[in-house]
This record gives sequence, C-alpha cells and structure tokens, in this order.
Amino acid sequence: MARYELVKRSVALITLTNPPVNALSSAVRHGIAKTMERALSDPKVTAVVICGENGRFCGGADIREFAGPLRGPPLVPLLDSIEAGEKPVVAAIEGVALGGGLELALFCHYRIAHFKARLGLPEVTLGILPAAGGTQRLPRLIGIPAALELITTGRHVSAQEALKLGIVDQVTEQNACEVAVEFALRAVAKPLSSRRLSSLTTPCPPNLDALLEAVTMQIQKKARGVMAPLACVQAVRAAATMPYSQGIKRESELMATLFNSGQARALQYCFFAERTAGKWTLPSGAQWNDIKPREIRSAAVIGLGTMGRGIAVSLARVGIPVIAVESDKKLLETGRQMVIGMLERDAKRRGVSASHNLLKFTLGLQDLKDVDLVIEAVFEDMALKKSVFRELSKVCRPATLFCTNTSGLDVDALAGVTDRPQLVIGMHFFSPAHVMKLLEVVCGPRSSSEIVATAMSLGKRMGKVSVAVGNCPGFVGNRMLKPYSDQATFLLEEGATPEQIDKALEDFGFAMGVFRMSDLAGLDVGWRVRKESGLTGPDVDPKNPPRRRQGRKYCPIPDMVCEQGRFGQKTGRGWYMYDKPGGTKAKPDPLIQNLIEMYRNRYGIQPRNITDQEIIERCLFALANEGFRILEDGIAARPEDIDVIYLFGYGFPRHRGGPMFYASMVGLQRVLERLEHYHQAHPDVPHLEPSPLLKKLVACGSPPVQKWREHIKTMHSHL
Ligand SMILES: CCCCCC/C=C/CC(=O)SCCNC(=O)CCNC(=O)[C@H](O)C(C)(C)COP(=O)(O)OP(=O)(O)OC[C@H]1O[C@@H](n2cnc3c(N)ncnc32)[C@H](O)[C@@H]1OP(=O)(O)O
Repeated sequence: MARYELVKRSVALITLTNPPVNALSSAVRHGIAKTMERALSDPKVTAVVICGENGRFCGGADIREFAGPLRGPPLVPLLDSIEAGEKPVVAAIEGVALGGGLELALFCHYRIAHFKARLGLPEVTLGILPAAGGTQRLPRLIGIPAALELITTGRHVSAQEALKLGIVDQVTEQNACEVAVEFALRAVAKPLSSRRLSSLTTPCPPNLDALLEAVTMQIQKKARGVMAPLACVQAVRAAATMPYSQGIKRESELMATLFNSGQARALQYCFFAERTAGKWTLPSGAQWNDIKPREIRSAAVIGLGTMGRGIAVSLARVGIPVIAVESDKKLLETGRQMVIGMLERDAKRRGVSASHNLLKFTLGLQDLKDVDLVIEAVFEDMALKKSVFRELSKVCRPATLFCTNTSGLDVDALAGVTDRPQLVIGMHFFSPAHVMKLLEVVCGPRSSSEIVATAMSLGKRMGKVSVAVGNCPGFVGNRMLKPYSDQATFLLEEGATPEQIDKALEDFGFAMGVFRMSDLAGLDVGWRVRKESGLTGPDVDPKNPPRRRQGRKYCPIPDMVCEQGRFGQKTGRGWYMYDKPGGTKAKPDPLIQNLIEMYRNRYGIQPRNITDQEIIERCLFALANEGFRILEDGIAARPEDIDVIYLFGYGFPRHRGGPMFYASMVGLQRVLERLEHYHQAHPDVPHLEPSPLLKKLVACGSPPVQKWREHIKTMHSHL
C-alpha cells in the first residue's frame, strides 16, 4: 500500500498505492508508517519524497472506513515524526491532494505540485473537519482569512492558486515526482525549522473576532442548521488563539462532536449515492460498464424557450456543435440572442472563450438530417411533441437518436409515433438547464441499452448528475412532488399559513419552502396540468362533491389563487406578495390569509393549531412514501437514485441525505407509525397510506438504506 524505493542513491521515494485515488485506508497508513520509519532510520537516505501511484497523490482518508471502528496507527504522532525529522520530506502532488492527502502534504517540509493538480480540504462537505492537523497547519501557512475560506467551504484550488496562496512551493509542468526528487536533493542540509508548520505562529488579522463573526453569520444564513462549517470556524479560531499543541486538541474535540453525527452520515452517504447513480442496470441485464455509448459529434435542439436555450448552452460549452431550431423568425432571433448572451456570460465566468462557432440557428427541421442526436424541447404538449417526432422521423437519418425534454409526459407514447422507438429516450432537464445539475434519463420500455448508455454518458459530458428512471407520469421527481405539495395545501385548509409551512421546511434545511418555491416556478404551470387532468376548470362535473376529485380529497385553494391572476413572482403576486412583477422578496399577503379564511368558513372548517413537527412529518413522510412506491413500481432502481434526484433537482438539504435516507434515519418503524396515524385521520388521502415496501422493510427489521435493494430486487423493473 506504500512502495519504498531508493532513487539517486540517497532519496527515499515513497509511493502510495491504493487505486483509484490512493485513499488513506488503514493499510495505507500502516504502509506510510513503516516506510517513513525505514527512510528516517536509514543512514544512506538524506531526503524523502512522497507521491501517489498513477498520477494521483491522494484523495484523502478512505471514506468507506468511517462507517466502522477506527483502525490503524494513530495519525498525528506518525505525521509529527515526519515533520520533526532532520531529513527534508517533499510531497510530489499530481492529480489531487485532498483532505487527509493535503494534510499529509502539510506535514512534509516542501510541496511541489503538477500544474494540473487540485488541492483542498473538502472534509466539511462530508460533515467533518480536517482533523489530522489541517485546521491548525493551513492557517499557519496561509493566514486566517484564506484558510478559513478553504476549510469552511471545502473548495478545491488549482495548483496555480495554491502557489499564489503559499500552499505549495513550486508548480511544474514536468513529472512532479522527478522534480521533487531534484528539489529534495537541493534541500538536504538546509535548515528545516522554518518549514515545520507546527512551530510557526499563525499570522492573525487585527479584526479576527469581526472576521470570524462575519463568516459564522454567512454560514448560518447559507447553510442553516449545518454543523460542520461552524465547527471549522471554531477550529480555525483555535489556530489563531492557541499554541499548536492546544489547537490540535481542540481540533480533535470538535471532530469528536461531528464524526458520528447524523449529518456526517448523511453527507458521506450523498458522496457515494452520487457515484452509485451513474451505475445503471436494465432488466435485460445490460449495464453501465458493458454497453458502449455512441459518440455524439453533433446535436440539435428543437424549441428555444427557457429549457431549449439552457440545453443548447449545455451542449455547446462542452464542444458539441448544435443546430437550434425555432418555428418562427422572431422567436428564432430572440432565442439566438439569449443563447449567445448566456454562452458569453458562462464563458466569462469560467475564464474561457465562448464557443459561438458551434451554434447554428434555423427555422427548418430539414437541416437536422445529419445530426447524431436531437433533443426536442418544445412546449409541454403531447400533440405538439408527437407532431415534431413524426416530422423528425421523415427528416433525420435512421441512426439519429431522439430525445425528448419532458417533465412528465409518456416517453413511450412519443416513441410510438417515430420510425425508431428503440432510439427514443427522455432527457428531463431542470430549469435553468445550463445551471441545474440534475438530469433524469427516462427509459421507455422500448429504449435500447445503447440509447440509455448514450444519454447517460452525454449527461455526464455536460457535467450533469444523470439518473436513469422509468417511464410513468412525472417520472421520479415530479411524481413525488405531488404528495408533498398536496400535504402542504391540506395543512393550509386545516389551519396553517403559507409562511408557517415554508418556515418549517426552511428550518428543516430546504432553501425554499413549498409555497415560495411554487411562486418562483410559476403557479400557472400546475394549474394548466390540473385543468388538463380534469381536476379543475369547466370539465369538472358540477355534481362532484366539493373538495373531492376522482374519489379522493382535493384542495382547490391553489386554483383559487390562480383564478385571481396570481401566478407567483412573475406577476408580483402569488402565495406571497412581491414589490413588483419579477420581484423576489416575498412578503405575507393579507389577501391570501382572507382567501383561506373565507374558504374555511365556506366549508365549516375549524382551523386548529398545527405544529412544525406535523408539517415536517406530513410533507416529508408523504414524499418518502411515494418514493417507496416508486421503488416498488421499478421506476427507480435504488433509494440512492431517488435521493440524488431530490438533492440535485429539488433542493433537498444535503445534510439530511435525501428523502429516503432521511426516512431511514428517522427510523422506518416511526415513519410507518406516523403515516398510519395520519392516514387514519385522513382516510381519503391515499398518499398517506403506508406503501407495501415500507411495511415489508419494517417487517424485515428496517435494514439500512444500502440494503433495501435486496428486498426490492424481485419486484418488477420499468427501467
Ligand atoms: C496519513 C495521513 C492520514 C490523514 C487522514 C485524516 C483524515 C482526513 C479526512 C479525509 O480525508 S475525508 C476525505 C476527503 N477527501 C475527499 O473528500 C475526496 C473525495 N473524492 C473526490 O472528491 C473524488 O473522488 C476525486 C478524488 C476528486 C476523484 O474524482 P473522479 O471523478 O476522478 O473519480 P470518482 O468517481 O469521484 O472516484 C473514483 C472512485 O474512488 C472512490 N473514492 C474517491 N475518493 C475516495 C475516498 N476518499 N475514500 C474512498 N473512496 C473514494 C469513489 O467512490 C469512486 O468509487 P467507485 O466505486 O468507482 O464509484
């Protein structure tokens, strides 16, 4: 796990060998201890270089080991002995030096980085802090403000930025190991005392308290209820105010408060869930690592509305030539200007030049005859989409892949009107498509494994977190949203206010509560869908009992809000009022309060006091319950996929892990009991009836979320 060689007759070269990222597993730590001991005690050795195999220095501690008891040699004493030694130790950083990897490098006397390397202390993103001296050494090396920013955000820096900050001593375009060996030879016999970070005094800004206070407030605002960044601030304060020996103790104490916390477990689960989501499997047995995706050398986007523009930008910025199509001249020109503007702003932000030359704009579908792949992004209307696909079948060559950007329509019905149903798939982007990271890849029953592989790989190329899902109304994300938002409106009827419900959800960790989020998205979209599905509007049978539709409870308050022309932020009025159309500062609106009160009076509903606990339980347990049904139905293959969809597409707080992980943390037995309780109180709300899978898992002893798959695998898959 750590290879030892003697090079240039006097330099011990220690290479970490734990692919793929040379994580510091207990075996690697043993390896480092043994090889360092050998290097420090061998009189032939005058200097030491530490590097990583396969061009990667080290991706940090082995996160998988965090779930079990800590094993292996104690870290800090081992690392202290490296620093205290009289032989210069140089870290040769290629690829990454992250977390424990960077901490290891900070114990070395010198650091040489390859120009493509990335460095950082991302522990905070895993719910912990850099507890192998990172919070005490980095501030001593680069000062409090810079260290505070890196440690509290977990941001990775480039080698060039690391050089500017003073984290590394040299950046090279050559082999970093070879450069480090030469560097080490030159360092022999130079004094090392100023290179031992533990012996330095932390350079402290005069306004330390104000700085720490400002950062704390910023964190509390941005990451409400998240523990790790606040603990990081306290650890960095210790680096500024305590000698190293005490600071390191404080670092350990703070780590102890985080290490076994639910938040750390959730965040580490998210790290692996995100990587698991890319590993799709179809019922045929075809899977991510044995189907070759098609190479996409050209693409077309049909429709230059909000979604189409974002999709065109996402394709062009990764170097794919795009033909963008609109149906009339004016729309085409507006779309062209918007796409070019977005591409330019995006390029400016990333410090690259905008790829205008990759974009072509046209009014005619016949220009698409040779493209490799088409993404249709026209208005969400089945008839319109079908007519586009019929036309495409006539125009495009037989091998062109067809994708539809729909948020919930039947992908197989669209495939059915084409001459190539096996080459049709859904690509559900989230708005704005060039910003949002989530992509639901919707596999119809006839979608071939090749198109699944291609859509998943294209998503990855565009920088998306892609999740393969089955074809059903709303797919995974939007299907689950319904029971969640239904509960919120039922709670309004029963006595809550929009602001109370939003506050409870925001205190839970959502960036926005359900009503503020609906105002942002636009209330008219859901209204149109409800009208089309016969839930409201002139098609509703007048004999239908009030507050019931299609045999179940229905709350018409959202329709009443829309009937008043209140469509959310864009109209300046929605569930809240805004200072102007397009305004973003939501204020409670007495008119909404009146509307709800009149509604309650009309139906004789006596408002009751509703607790935050009830709001959270009803909204989130209904959400997870639908997730269990989605697993039963084979629409998602794993709970991790559902969680990733909610984390990246719906603002679910990452430190809660996602709806399914959250349910497992609350305890499946408890979720079941609460759903049974609420369903008894509301028997006409089928979404509150516990799903058979939830009951089955509870009967099997509530296994951890990673094991649920074993209980689902016999079920039917729609993927
Ligand atoms: C002797 C000193 C010891 C000090 C130890 C003190 C403790 C310190 C705490 C920590 O270090 S916490 C860990 C901090 N590190 C990170 O957060 C880095 C996590 N990894 C990444 O960000 C990325 O993986 C990467 C390193 C930038 C590489 O990205 P890339 O896109 O190239 O590959 P991935 O698909 O992400 O990863 C490949 C593969 O490797 C697994 N993996 C990555 N990092 C770790 C890790 N630190 N521990 C365990 N496993 C890791 C990842 O899950 C993938 O696995 P798969 O099975 O192939 O999906």
